[in-house]
Amino acid sequence: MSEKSFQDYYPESLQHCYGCGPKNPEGHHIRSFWEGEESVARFTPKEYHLAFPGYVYGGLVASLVDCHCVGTAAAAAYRAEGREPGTNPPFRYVTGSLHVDYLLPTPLGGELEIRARVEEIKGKKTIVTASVIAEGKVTAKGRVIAIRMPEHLRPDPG
Ligand SMILES: CCCCCCCC/C=C\CCCCCCCC(=O)SCCNC(=O)CCNC(=O)[C@H](O)C(C)(C)COP(=O)(O)OP(=O)(O)OC[C@H]1O[C@@H](n2cnc3c(N)ncnc32)[C@H](O)[C@@H]1OP(=O)(O)O
Repeated sequence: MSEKSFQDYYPESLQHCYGCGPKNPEGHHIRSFWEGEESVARFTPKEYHLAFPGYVYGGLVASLVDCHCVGTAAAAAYRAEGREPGTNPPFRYVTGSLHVDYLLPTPLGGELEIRARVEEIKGKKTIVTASVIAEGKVTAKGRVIAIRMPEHLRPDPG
């Protein structure tokens, strides 16, 4: 591993998410990075991640959008304050809303790219939109409303 992904900055207690936790041995290990104003994650589905022969299961596509966008919301909160991730006070987010439009069947076999953009940061809510790209085509679009994690849910109060 060279460059640190957003998820590498999550505190240990939040590194077990099935979608993006680096410490979940059964998980997808989604990793997100800034590329200018966009964030990008790349993921190659396994052959068993299929919906029907040759095409990716839509639930997996939704997971990729979800974790990538929630991670982007957290990263954007630090960026908006000009702070390094991992500095205090911490920003933690959960999914409040996840919407996915499946525009084309997503071909199975190659790498998918998930590109996201922060549309709005408003109080506790951050709206992030994403495109899922396979073989140069946008096969799905997503919109996530990420919400600041309430204190009572946070495993790492501070
Ligand atoms: C370089 C980066 C470094 C980063 C380091 C950071 C590390 C950590 C960061 C991240 C860790 C992430 C770990 C992975 C997570 C993966 C994603 C998941 O799978 S998360 C699991 C699935 N999601 C749930 O289980 C939520 C369940 N729902 C709830 O707990 C509540 O409903 C919650 C917290 C979402 C909202 O609770 P309320 O409504 O009591 O909270 P109130 O404070 O009143 O609302 C806040 C604002 O949000 C709006 N809101 C709430 N729900 C909404 C919704 N569904 N749609 C739109 N707006 C909503 C409200 O209207 C309110 O807006 P107004 O402030 O008044 O403008």
